[in-house]
Amino acid sequence: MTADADGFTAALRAQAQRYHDQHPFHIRMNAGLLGRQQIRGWVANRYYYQQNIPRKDAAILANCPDREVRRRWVRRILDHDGTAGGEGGIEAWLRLAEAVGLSREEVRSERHLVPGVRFAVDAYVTFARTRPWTEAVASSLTELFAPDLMSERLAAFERCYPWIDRDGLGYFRDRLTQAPRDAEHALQVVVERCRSADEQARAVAALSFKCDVLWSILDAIDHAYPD
Ligand SMILES: O=C(O)c1cc(C(=O)O)c2c(n1)C(=O)C(=O)c1cc(C(=O)O)[nH]c1-2
Repeated sequence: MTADADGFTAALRAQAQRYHDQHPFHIRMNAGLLGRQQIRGWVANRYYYQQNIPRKDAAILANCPDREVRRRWVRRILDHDGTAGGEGGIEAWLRLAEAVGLSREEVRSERHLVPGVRFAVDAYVTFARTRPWTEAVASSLTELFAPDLMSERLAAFERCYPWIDRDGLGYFRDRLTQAPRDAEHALQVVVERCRSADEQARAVAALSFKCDVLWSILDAIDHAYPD
């Protein structure tokens, strides 16, 4: 890696300071301080994010002219959608929903979905549809920061929320391996493709935008389910 690439990677990684692990709602979640309605509200609302991730990834595929990148990126869609009934991340999220006491039907109906979450998630999908594909790939790099939060969350759910059925936590376990693998690939693509100062600045801005998306989702959930 060139010195320039090192600096660029460092600038991308520095966005970790704006990641949603620092959001007050996540801090309270991982400290075991949330009530059942708050956990349920978070799970029901985050379903909208989970459901839209494959559409976001399909937008990246549609805009990407590089076969090698597409071959690798298409796996993300299959990770979330699965290839048959009962498989995939969205199914695993629905099992999480059941484990916290929600029915599949009420989650799928979007009856708990709050407007701010819808707007933030839709903004992420629109970003991937309308911006250059390398920027959309850069915006996925929040996943570089996700594994620590996921393992902390998994431990917190097991320790602090005994009313949640352990069998429903498979989604987080799967992401512990999927997220680092996906993020390393995305980082490699972004570092290879974004060479000029302008391209690199746009990539960092894309990642910053994504931090705002994730933060806004939690702001909206926090507001809808107060202590
Ligand atoms: O629960 C989380 O904190 C969290 C964060 C993120 C992220 O950082 O974008 C993702 C996920 N989960 C996740 O489950 C997931 O599938 C995912 C896909 C992406 C993406 O941008 O492509 N981010 C994330």
